[in-house]
Amino acid sequence: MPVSLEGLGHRFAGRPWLFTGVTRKLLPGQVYALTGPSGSGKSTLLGMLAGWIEPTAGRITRSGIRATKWVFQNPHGAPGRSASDLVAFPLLACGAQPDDADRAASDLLDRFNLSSVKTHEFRSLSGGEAQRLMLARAVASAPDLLLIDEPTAQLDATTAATVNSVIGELGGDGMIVVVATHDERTRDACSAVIDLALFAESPAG
Ligand SMILES: Nc1ncnc2c1ncn2[C@@H]1O[C@H](COP(=O)(O)OP(=O)(O)OP(=O)(O)O)[C@@H](O)[C@H]1O
Repeated sequence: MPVSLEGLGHRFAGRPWLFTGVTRKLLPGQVYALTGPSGSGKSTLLGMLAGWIEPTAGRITRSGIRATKWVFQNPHGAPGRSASDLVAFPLLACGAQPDDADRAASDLLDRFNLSSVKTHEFRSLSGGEAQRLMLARAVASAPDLLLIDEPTAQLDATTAATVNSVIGELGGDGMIVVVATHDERTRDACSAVIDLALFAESPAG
């Protein structure tokens, strides 16, 4: 079920090439750090992986990808809902019985180091807790492809470390995970790197 990037390049109308010649196979169970300077096209490439943006050059093949989830840099959720509810919802939406959904949500919250805040309202969570909850919720819906955009951008170094430690373990779920990041520690937590700085030159001609 690989996602295949073949000679991928992109430029917005009237703008220079952001990147060219990105060729890579993305494999289930791997967590890819997508790095590069600000403006190098990390969010744009995430948008292509999600199928929202057509590449100007090359192509993406997404064989076997039925469900894609995107975790944004600003955690969002119904402020008065508990952490447990927010993780159980996607499970219920997939048809789980309420007891099963609660049990699975509880297990996921344990795994994402959120045991102590299961009953807490979303609005009362710290930044790191809220971001880990977004990751737990995304995993609950069992996507084939998980896209994460700058997960530690809003966090101090200590809090970011708690998020990086769970990101490093996402590969165990058999998803393809791609994490756009400026944070070296997030990059180091991933199992592979795609550095757009290496693909910044314009194509010949
Ligand atoms: N729809 C668009 N039309 C024109 N230009 C765009 C569009 N979307 C993004 N850009 C430009 O493309 C460049 C790459 O943007 P992108 O957000 O992909 O970079 P990035 O590497 O994610 O940046 P950052 O690290 O700052 O978030 C930027 O110069 C941006 O202004």
